[in-house]
Amino acid sequence: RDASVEAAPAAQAQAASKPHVVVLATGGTIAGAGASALNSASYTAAKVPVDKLLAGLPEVNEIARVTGEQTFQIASESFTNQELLGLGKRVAELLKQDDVHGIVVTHGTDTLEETGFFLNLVIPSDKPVVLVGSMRPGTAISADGALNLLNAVSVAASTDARGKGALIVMNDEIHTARDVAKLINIKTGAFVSQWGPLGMVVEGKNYWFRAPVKRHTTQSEFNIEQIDALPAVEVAYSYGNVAPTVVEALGASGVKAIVHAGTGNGSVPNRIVPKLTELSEKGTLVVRSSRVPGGFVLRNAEQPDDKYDWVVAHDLNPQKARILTAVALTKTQDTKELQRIFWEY
Ligand SMILES: NC(=O)CC[C@H](N)C(=O)O
Repeated sequence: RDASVEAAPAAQAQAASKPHVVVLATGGTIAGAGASALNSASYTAAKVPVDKLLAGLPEVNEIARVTGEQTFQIASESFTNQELLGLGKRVAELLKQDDVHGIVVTHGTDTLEETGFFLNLVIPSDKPVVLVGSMRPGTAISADGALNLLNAVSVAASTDARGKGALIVMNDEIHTARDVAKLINIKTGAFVSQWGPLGMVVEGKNYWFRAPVKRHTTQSEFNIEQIDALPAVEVAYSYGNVAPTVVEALGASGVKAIVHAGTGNGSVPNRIVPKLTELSEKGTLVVRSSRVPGGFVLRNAEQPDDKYDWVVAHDLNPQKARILTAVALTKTQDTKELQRIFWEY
């Protein structure tokens, strides 16, 4: 954190009685800048500091007392486990403070769903944690970041967003970070939850339609305060004519788990099956997921998971399965337990 900023004095006085929302800025397009107003897709991400972002959006002070911290300034594809852990610990620390009502994390959209799911699993608080990004930089015509950020602050400042786990607010929709994925690039309606959004935020009011049923935050057995490192978990993607090279190299690198991004129902090509069974016999966990963005992977359908001692990723996409695998491995190596965790979270 290299900056801690507050709103201008007049706005501060106005906001003093309002809920305190901390904006942790990590970079991405919401902090991006392009050469001209016509550059909606060609620009540099992670440029604008949090104090400028907030100063450009004085309307947030009508909703909350907003303070900002520059946690990182990076494009989200470059997030590592180190950033995940650092961000998670800071969120947990802030939420322990009585004067903090909720957190907004501004983030690049590329791995927003991974960070959001991670926070959903490990933050031991029922206070709102809202992640937000944008698809166009603030310098572009019809930039989407300002309204997304305003909506995110509004959700984080609300009381009815409590107890719903980490949320992702984009394009007027409120999603559970568990379900949502970036399924579309370029377009502003980039984020889709296959089971539907939880609700919408319109003019500072939340309209809820459903609530998450999977375990999260305060009902989670995982707590960021007890996690100081995440094990190496990698994803191997399959397709027609896939060579075993990647799986072999991952095995040789000593990863603790491989998430297989299979075709269709999580099917595994016949050239890959013997490589994966060999690795799982030697103690590398295999998690069977699918590259198909909808539906889910059934246990013992397509492959005999019981026989191979593999785990299925349920409806989690490969990148989210990586997050849950890494978090779960901090607690157990037992494949029955790991499968239970995949059903419950
Ligand atoms: N729309 C975005 O935020 C993408 C920018 C960048 N690739 C990132 O994820 O940070």
